[in-house]
Amino acid sequence: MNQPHSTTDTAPGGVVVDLDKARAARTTTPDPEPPVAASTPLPLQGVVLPNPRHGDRPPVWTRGRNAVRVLLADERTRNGARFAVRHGAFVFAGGAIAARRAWDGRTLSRYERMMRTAEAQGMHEQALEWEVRAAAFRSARHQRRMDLLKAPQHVAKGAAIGAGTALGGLLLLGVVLAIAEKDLALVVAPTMTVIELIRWIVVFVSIVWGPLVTVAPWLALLALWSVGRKRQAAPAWTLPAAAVSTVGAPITPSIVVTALRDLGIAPMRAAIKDMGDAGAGMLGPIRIAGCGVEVDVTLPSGVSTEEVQKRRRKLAENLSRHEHEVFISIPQAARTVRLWIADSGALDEPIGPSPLVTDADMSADLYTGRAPWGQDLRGDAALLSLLQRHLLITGLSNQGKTASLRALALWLALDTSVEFRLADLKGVGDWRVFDGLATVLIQGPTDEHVIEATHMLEAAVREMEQRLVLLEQSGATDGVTREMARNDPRFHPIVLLVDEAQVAFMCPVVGDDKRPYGGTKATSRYFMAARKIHNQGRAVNVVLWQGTQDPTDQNLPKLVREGAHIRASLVLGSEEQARMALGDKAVNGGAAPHKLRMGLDKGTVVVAGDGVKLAPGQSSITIRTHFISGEDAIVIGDRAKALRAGVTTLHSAEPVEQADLLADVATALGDAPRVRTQEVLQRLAALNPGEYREWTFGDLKQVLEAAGAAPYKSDGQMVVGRDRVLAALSERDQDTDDSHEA
Ligand SMILES: Nc1ncnc2c1ncn2[C@@H]1O[C@H](COP(=O)(O)OP(=O)(O)OP(=O)(O)O)[C@@H](O)[C@H]1O
Repeated sequence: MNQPHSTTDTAPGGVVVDLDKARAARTTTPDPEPPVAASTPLPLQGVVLPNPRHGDRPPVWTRGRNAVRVLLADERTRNGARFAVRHGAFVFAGGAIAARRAWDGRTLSRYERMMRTAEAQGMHEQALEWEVRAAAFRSARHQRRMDLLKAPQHVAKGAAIGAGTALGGLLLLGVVLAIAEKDLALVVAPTMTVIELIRWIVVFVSIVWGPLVTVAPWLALLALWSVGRKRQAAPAWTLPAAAVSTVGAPITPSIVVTALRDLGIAPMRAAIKDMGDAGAGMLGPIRIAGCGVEVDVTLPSGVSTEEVQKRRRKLAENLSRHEHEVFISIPQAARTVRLWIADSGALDEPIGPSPLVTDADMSADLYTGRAPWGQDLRGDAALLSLLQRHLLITGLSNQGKTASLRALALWLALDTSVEFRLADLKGVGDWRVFDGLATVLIQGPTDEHVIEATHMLEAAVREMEQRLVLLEQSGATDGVTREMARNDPRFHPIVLLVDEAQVAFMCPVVGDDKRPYGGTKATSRYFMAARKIHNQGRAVNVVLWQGTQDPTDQNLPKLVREGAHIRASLVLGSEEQARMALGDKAVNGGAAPHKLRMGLDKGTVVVAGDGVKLAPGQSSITIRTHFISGEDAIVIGDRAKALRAGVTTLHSAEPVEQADLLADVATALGDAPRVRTQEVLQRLAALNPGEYREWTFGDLKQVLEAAGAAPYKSDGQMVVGRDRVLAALSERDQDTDDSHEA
């Protein structure tokens, strides 16, 4: 025992301190040590404290309450409680499931459920089918019940006949044995053997029966527990975190149906509730598709595909995915949405390098080949056919527009029959690799560069027009064939490529002929050249590829964006922009570049239109493009240069002679002193349809005003005065002469 009053004694737990002495000292002399902070732990080890006096202790109920509180707060207690409730719930829920299955098996409830499901989905034929099956089940059950009424008689009769036959058989066997062995006693031997066997069975059962009766209920409970556990049928708070979390969980029909039910679409919720377990009937098979799965969902009647599309984020969250990991498209079947659900995080894994980088022997053929651009979401190679297709790629800044456009151009550069004429209106060297590959390479962001780019396009328009005449004269019946493209230099493929084309559309410069280079009017030079190539270039192997940033109506006019056969978009800021980039049809069909993630989905393009293989009914495809770095681009570019015999690259484009607007107006006026503006427009269009067909009153007014021959009102109608136009023409000629003399 410890001696509490001794200062020197050593207790088994440590040194014993005489606290009475210490207390006495404290009452007489003040403590020289600074007071110990309340939070500072006291050095209690080795100190045996006397029990506080009874009066200082909190009452027993407070101590009890505190103890219970501590106990309840303890994680071990909670885990224990959760464990107990969870496994208890498994048994109960297992019982409910087993009962339900038994009930389903014996009653019409399954048929009724299926009928409700089919009805809720608006599939009336299926509902009728289930009704017929239910009727068949009902009559078969009735028959079974009728049979059951007669069963005791049948059983008794059967037992009597069976016993008599068996006994007869045994006796006959005994007689045969007795005759064979000449021993009369053997007549009953088989019968006695069977009786003995029965006796042993009874003995065995009587031994086993006791433990069996004891164990059976436990076995039954175990079976129910196992059924419940398999379904994890317990309150969520009792389940371990791993079982509750569905993050990264494989997509099962039940997860999809629950996600759809909880989308917040009332008719969908009601229909799925009605269907119960049979809600999975809405789903087609869940197929593995690349780094995710794909499933078609036939929506219940009253739910539109658009409603589901609009709730993409919620659907993704319900599926424990990020928004960008779920794609909703509209397949051909009516009232159906196709969900593609990525494996968690799979889209963040980089895709492999481009075959252009890995395969040093890769060749290209514009007519028969397809550019290896990347992978679709299913993980299949995404190949783009570029033959005679205008192309437009848009996206926010720094998301991979130039890199993806350049990847296509690099592949095509391996086809030596293709000529590139290129204007990079940013000019930071992204396209430098085409120096020595392209015949024209304009690089820079200034107005001068836009003017050069416009000249480049206008020269191509002139060439295109000549080719159209030549093609007509050649009598070719199938356009420009591969043979012609390769052997006839007048028809070789020309790719006009303008990167950062928005710079051209926004250029404020107006030329000497009073026509603006930028803008979107019928007099705007870049716009009109692009339009002309869009309208007629394809047929004669002259195509325009444009890359533009952050599209608006001003920097990417409607007519230009709709003139492209292949429309691709990287991440964009809004659905409105997505509609501009890809068109309403593609966006209505599920194309959603605005849902891509800025910065994280660099190089991922949504492609609509021609050139890519789309499943029937699909209006767009999402492609993760291979990234070809600047360094790799140079290697590929060098390979392409080696295939070509020294291309000379010009860094500017000569202007081609443009239509003389003022002179053409004078011609249109003829001898009449004044002509209505409407009439002038018609005459101009007849004179030079390519140039003037799309002119409006505004265009005419702008040009004439700038020349000092503005239309005016005469007899209440706007007219163009011949005198004014001729005066403007002679003034212009005068100015030109002066400038030549100077
Ligand atoms: N396919 C891709 N995969 C991964 N990263 C890419 C891919 N393409 C581009 N990037 C990254 O994005 C960066 C920007 O690419 P790029 O210059 O092509 O963008 P951009 O959209 O043309 O930009 P801007 O419009 O500002 O000129 C690249 O330097 C590269 O790091």
